[in-house]
Amino acid sequence: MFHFLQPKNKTNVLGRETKSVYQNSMKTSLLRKELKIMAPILLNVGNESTDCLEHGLVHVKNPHLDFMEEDILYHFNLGTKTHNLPAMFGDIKFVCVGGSANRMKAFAQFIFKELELKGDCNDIDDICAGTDRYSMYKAGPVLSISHGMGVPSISIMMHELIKLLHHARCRDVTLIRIGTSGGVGLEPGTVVITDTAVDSFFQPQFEQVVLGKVIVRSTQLDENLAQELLQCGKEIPNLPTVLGNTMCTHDFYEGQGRLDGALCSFSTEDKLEYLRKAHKAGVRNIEMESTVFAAMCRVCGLKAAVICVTLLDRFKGDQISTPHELLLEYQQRPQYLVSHFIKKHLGLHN
Ligand SMILES: O=P(O)(O)O[C@@H]1C[C@H](O)[C@@H](CO)O1
Ligand SMILES: O=c1cc[nH]c(=O)[nH]1
Repeated sequence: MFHFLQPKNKTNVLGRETKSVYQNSMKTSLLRKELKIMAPILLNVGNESTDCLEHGLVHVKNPHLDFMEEDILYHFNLGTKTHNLPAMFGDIKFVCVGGSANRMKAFAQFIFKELELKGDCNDIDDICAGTDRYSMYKAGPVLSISHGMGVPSISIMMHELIKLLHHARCRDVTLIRIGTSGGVGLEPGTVVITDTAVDSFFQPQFEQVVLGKVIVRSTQLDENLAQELLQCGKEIPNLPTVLGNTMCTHDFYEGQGRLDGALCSFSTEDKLEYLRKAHKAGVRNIEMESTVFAAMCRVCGLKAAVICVTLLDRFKGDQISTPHELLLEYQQRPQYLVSHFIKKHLGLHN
């Protein structure tokens, strides 16, 4: 099913040339050597098609699903036989995801008010109440879902979300991750719209181990959507917004070069050198989900964006010592931006 990709370069929104996944894999091995990090056992470059959606429908890329009588979305506590998914979710146009269940509930209530939907925002129930893995709230055409922390957690959620949108026969859906991050040379509170999601080697790719082989997928996001969101950020007063690359790591402490974890084998200068390299590669913030989120959306032809606020400047420290109230205010910034964007799309702006 997987063939080798023909390398093909592209230009991104900043006018920079982006390398093909194949070329990036080669670069990654060199960088791994430079950083004295073990190379992956095998690199297999997949060419899963990323064709545009037929009539805007959400396409899953799994032929086995067609032969299943029932699909149980176990971690959502939903299923094709137990729930009428088209009736429940068929009108969804925007899906916003973020790590914390409380944040995503607050966002659902906020967007409910912003869209002036009928009823009481406090009555929005958790659709996934039957499981405590993820929380899911619906406010009109907006779905708000928590994904927990890190790649494995968001990846499970994304499999079930994409299948849910497919079973519900949703059309023209936009997915946006609204999260928090560590800034790289930015004032805390800056909102970063991801240009390209990159891995710990600053490469725009996500590696997934499948049947003992490493599949490499591109993490390219929708350039027009990122530009549109940047414009929305500019239209909101006092919302510092920038476009930059987002580095996705598999750990908050050692993986992000922190000196304050339970384990640390590097010096302050090593950390700063790595951050300087990241900054030079266009990285403006660090978080833990963007690459797999971008890669899965891309393969399934879904429009996607990542918007994360920075909680601190990693050049200046590691501990998040910002007062709780200010952290809450920071977390709301991507929500304001997304609300502005959604309202614009629904023609609700005055
Ligand atoms: O969406 P959130 O704010 O949870 O994303 C970042 C990345 C990790 O999941 C987490 C670490 O604190 O925050
Ligand atoms: O430094 C940070 C802050 C939030 N989330 C991260 O992943 N890193």
